[in-house]
Amino acid sequence: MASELRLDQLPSYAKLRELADKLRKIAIIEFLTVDAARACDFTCSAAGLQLDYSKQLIDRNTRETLWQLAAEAELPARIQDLLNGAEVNNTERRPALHTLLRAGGNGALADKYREVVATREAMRVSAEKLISGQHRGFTDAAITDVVNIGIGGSDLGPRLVTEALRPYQNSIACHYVANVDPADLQDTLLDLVPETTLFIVCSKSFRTEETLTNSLVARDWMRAAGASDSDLRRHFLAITTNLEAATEFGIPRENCLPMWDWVGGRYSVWSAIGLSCAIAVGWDNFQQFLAGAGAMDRHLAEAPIASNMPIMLSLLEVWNRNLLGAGNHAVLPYDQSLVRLPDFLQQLTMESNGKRVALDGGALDYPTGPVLWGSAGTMGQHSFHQLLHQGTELCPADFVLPLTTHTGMHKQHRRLVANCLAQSRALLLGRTEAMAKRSLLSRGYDEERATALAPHLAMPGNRPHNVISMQSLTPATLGALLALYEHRTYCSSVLWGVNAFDQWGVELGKEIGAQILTLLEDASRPSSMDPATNRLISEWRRAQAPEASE
Ligand SMILES: O=P(O)(O)OC[C@H]1O[C@](O)(CO)[C@@H](O)[C@@H]1O
Repeated sequence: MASELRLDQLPSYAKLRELADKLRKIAIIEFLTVDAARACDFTCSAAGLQLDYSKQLIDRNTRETLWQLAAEAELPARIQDLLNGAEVNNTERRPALHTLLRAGGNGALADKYREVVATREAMRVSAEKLISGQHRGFTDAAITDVVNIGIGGSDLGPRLVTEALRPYQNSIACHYVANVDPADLQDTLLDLVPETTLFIVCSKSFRTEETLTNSLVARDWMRAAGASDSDLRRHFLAITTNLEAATEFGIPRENCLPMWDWVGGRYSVWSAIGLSCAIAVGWDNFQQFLAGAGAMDRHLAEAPIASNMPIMLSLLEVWNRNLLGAGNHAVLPYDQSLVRLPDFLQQLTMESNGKRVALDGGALDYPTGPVLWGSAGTMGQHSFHQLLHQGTELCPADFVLPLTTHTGMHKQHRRLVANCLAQSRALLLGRTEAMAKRSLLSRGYDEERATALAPHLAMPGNRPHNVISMQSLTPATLGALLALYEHRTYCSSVLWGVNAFDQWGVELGKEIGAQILTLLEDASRPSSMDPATNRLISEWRRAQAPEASE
């Protein structure tokens, strides 16, 4: 591991700085006009996906320099480290082997791979028992509903995949509960029947407050419906590395599927954490999902830097972040079934690369992972696109566009595609004040009013973005898409010199939360927090009805 890497000390970085100063004054449309081959050349394809980065603020020289930067950072060697099980998570002294979960055999990692294959088989059996109706509840009724209780990586990936693959959905309905707010579980249980409901407690650590709290309430709900302790085994499965805690909770070992410390939570949808997806869409489709990701892994490992899609996406991320100063990045899927993609990518990218020290612990004096946000088109167009087009914040974006629809409503789908391409073109071109004025005059405005309004209608354009397209959203292309973003995240972490696989920043809040809970549970305890927290604790205490403080 090159733990001493600093992005701004790589030889090409100084040249990129000069290029950024120069390119800021140029319109991207000029590149596309002057360079007839750009629209085709600034693309790459892999695993059923196409990346079009022709509308980024880079020219050919900059692209060469970015490739050079990747070579100087020894990105191909660092990618091999990841794939070969090197200790890329240096603070926790672990490899990060999510790629093994969707791989064929791998010599050096044979022991681990055997466990992966055995777990896949256990998942298949479990999913097929449920789908075929063989898995029965305590009254001998077949299970009809599965509730995944988990949070973060134990929720966002499975939830996204199940929702995105709804066209492949079979008869079992999968639901997701994450929040410790009792309303989340309560709302979900409202429509469910205990006798036909199965809970999957999904927690790598089996220590997460939200998941354990919700699981205890779910267990009480089952008991209240008449399930005895031994009946509960028909209604609870666990996915965890912590088998002891799961059995202590009352889930017997034979109902537990393993996880491993070498898979990070946000990279775990490919493991047994994805069991609810396999149940929702069936084993064959889940395998296709793994295969799509596996194809992207092979592309990452084998494609040269110049045509490597995850590397290119990462170089563009670093270019926009560090050289053009963009502090955020929007993801805009033009497909309703990908509505959860931004949520998933927020954890993936911000928990991975929201870091301020290098692998060696030294402080970094350049920015790292940007804020990621977004929503499905066309909803965002009627909300935040105003800022994308005319705001003062530079906000690079990825449009994600399946070219066909599963709905069978092709005529309406055309409108969605037209909107996506129109937004991309509007971000590229913008509109000058003179154009805005001409348009106003042609619409009957008088000279004075048109002059006054024109600056409000003018749009700078030149907003850099990618378009990631695919023939259709299938289990395989979805797998490839998620793997693409995983690899972009890793490549960017290498360039920034940070550890993408730890998340120490989430711990302090958990510790303080436990301390504050003791103060909320016992009103007689004096609160010795800071004055602002003390005041809010007092306010909360005053707001409670007498029975709530029991
Ligand atoms: O699967 P677990 O151990 O319950 O953790 C859930 C989530 O909590 C985190 O540890 C953050 O608090 C995430 O990294 C993880 O995905």
